[in-house]
Amino acid sequence: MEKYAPIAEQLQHFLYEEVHKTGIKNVVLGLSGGIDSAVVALLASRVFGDNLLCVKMPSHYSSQSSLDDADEFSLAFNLRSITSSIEPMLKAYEEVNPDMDNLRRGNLSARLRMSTLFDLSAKHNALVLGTSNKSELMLGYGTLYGDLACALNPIGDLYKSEVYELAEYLNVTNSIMKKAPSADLWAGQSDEADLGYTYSQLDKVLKLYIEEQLSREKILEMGYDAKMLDMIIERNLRNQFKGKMPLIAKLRQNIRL
Ligand SMILES: Nc1ncnc2c1ncn2[C@@H]1O[C@H](COP(=O)(O)OP(=O)(O)OC[C@H]2O[C@@H]([n+]3cccc(C(=O)O)c3)[C@H](O)[C@@H]2O)[C@@H](O)[C@H]1O
Ligand SMILES: Nc1ncnc2c1ncn2[C@@H]1O[C@H](COP(=O)(O)OP(=O)(O)OP(=O)(O)O)[C@@H](O)[C@H]1O
Ligand SMILES: [Mg+2]
Repeated sequence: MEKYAPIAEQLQHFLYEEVHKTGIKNVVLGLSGGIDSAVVALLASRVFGDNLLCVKMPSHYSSQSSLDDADEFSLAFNLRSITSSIEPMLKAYEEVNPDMDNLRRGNLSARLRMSTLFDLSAKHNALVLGTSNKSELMLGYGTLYGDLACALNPIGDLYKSEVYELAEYLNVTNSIMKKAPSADLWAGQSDEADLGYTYSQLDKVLKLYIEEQLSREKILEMGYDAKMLDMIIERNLRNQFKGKMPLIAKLRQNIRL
């Protein structure tokens, strides 16, 4: 895991430089009890110390183990943390929209957490740190204007399996290292069940397709599963919009106003 020492160093430098440029001194992030936010929290605490605020935002759908793991983690690393529940807001919306399915409820939860974080960023004169990894970003596995929204994301160029390795280097607590990745948006949700494959399977193919830019045919020749590859390609194409700014109608190229 020693190869992660310069990577951690580089990501900390990125955080320091980019936050410093804005003149802002504080950062906030959502701490879920999962590995992505744990890694970002440790990188940020090395740079910002107590100017990092970790925010636990439970809902009535959060698993108790996630909340316990987040508590254990923030205690172990002495992180400044607060709890700001999204439960009352989510329940109020559910009351007037009793027909919501898991997907809508999950996306709303992610957006309520985003609203909470940006509100706290205004309160504390802080920037919001993002926690999406490259596997999620390439597959569009995240909520637009929800967990994808941030000022800076130090781990967006690391695949999930690399986040695990960085987490090991950073000594992330065992309970977080060992548990299955989950968006925790509904009871029993798991990333790998949603996506149909493990991150270890997905990352191998994602790296060939995204980093090596190999064609579908070439990757199939190498013996990878066609169903998984097509799912990756389809998700990657269908979710491109999540990485772009909203389209604005351009008028002034052709018309003088
Ligand atoms: N081509 C296009 N150009 C611009 N906008 C487009 C679009 N197609 C749909 N849209 C819009 O995007 C919306 C769909 O995107 P979005 O609202 O993001 O939602 P969607 O992609 O449907 O779902 C988000 C997925 O990410 C997962 N997730 C969410 C949050 C956290 C985590 C986690 O791992 O922690 C995972 C969640 O379980 C779900 O599978 C549509 O309702 C529509 O408004
Ligand atoms: N209960 C929560 N409290 C605070 N933040 C949360 C909560 N649930 C989700 N988030 C935020 O949403 C982000 C996206 O969740 P995601 O599940 O992808 O990451 P993770 O929980 O850190 O890691 P893992 O994917 O391994 O579960 C989290 O990193 C965190 O910033
Ligand atoms: Mg999670």
